[in-house]
Amino acid sequence: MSINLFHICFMQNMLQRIQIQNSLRNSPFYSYSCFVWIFTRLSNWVGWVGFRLGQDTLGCVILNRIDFLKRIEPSVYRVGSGYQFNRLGVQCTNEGFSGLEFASGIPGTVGGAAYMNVGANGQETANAIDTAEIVTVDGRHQILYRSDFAFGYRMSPFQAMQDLTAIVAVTFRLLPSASVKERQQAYLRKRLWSHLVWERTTGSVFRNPPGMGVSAGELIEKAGLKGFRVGSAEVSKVHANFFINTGSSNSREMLELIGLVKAKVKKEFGIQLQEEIQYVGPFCKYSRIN
Ligand SMILES: NC(=O)C1=CN([C@@H]2O[C@H](COP(=O)(O)OP(=O)(O)OC[C@H]3O[C@@H](n4cnc5c(N)ncnc54)[C@H](OP(=O)(O)O)[C@@H]3O)[C@@H](O)[C@H]2O)C=CC1
Ligand SMILES: C=C(O[C@H]1[C@H](O)[C@@H](CO)O[C@H](OP(=O)(O)OP(=O)(O)OC[C@H]2O[C@@H](n3ccc(=O)[nH]c3=O)[C@H](O)[C@@H]2O)[C@@H]1NC(C)=O)C(=O)O
Repeated sequence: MSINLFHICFMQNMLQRIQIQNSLRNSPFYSYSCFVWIFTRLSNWVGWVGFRLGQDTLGCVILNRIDFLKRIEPSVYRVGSGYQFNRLGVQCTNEGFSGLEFASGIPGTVGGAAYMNVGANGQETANAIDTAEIVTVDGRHQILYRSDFAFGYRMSPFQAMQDLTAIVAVTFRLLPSASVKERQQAYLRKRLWSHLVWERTTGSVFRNPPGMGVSAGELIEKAGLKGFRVGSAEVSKVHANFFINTGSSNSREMLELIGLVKAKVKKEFGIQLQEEIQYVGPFCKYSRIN
């Protein structure tokens, strides 16, 4: 049984635990054309109702345990993709290096952060990346250089790669800074009161609409939806882009809430919100609610 950060159970079968090795040639998915889910903390996932991996679709879940950290030289860290992003942010900051101080308090893994190009407080994961090591669907290990790729807001080149199986490690190049600890503490304080860390939530449900100067949270609040509920799934009364499982919510309620919020914002402001969270389900890897 597994749950995401909404604390909604969505897989009813047992997960097969597979350690990622340098090559994935021997893993069951290699000989099939199927989906592969890198199973980390599911910080950004919502599953479709009743979806059973391996029964409703052919798939393979990999539990990412690549969690090493090596200091290549002062300020350069090579880190396994299963390493906790939050932990990395705190460690680098404590050692006096800037670039990932925004990561403290953010759930998820280094692989997830690179894949989503996670950011906060004006910083982005991409800006600290030097290289990323990936494994392709045919089992090749490749090193990609940051300078060869364009990243954008919550966008990474990994999202468009047809032959990507997984990011296995990322090397970060940071800068010395005397004030980094102070900044990190300030970000953490802000996060603690504004980001509902005590609630059952995945964080931002929607991306901010690009180039509009307005956040998804503001739009949802202006549409009068703070506190709006479907069953136990609720739009937070504190931050409207955070949806909360207030009790025993299931995926059906959460998905209905997401759909209703999108429709209301579209009707009120003509803006189509786009999810930041990812869906896992039988129809396609990243289904969308329109
Ligand atoms: N800014 C904030 O305050 C918050 C940020 N977040 C961020 O959301 C992200 C979700 O993290 P996490 O729980 O680790 O990830 P998830 O398990 O939620 O996966 C999110 C996406 O990242 C992909 N992914 C994860 N690991 C890898 C990997 N090793 N190689 C390739 N793709 C990968 C997944 O791909 P696939 O579907 O193929 O498995 C999926 O598309 C994190 O980066 C987290 O920091 C979350 C909450 C709040
Ligand atoms: C939490 C996430 O990342 C967060 C990240 O932590 C913060 C801090 O930098 O900035 C983004 O939120 P955000 O744009 O909502 O930032 P906030 O500072 O909370 O709000 C922006 C503006 O919207 C307003 N706002 C926010 C919520 C709300 O209900 N009503 C409202 O009016 C705020 O007053 C502020 O003027 C990221 N979200 C996205 C989708 O880009 C996440 O990705 O899961």
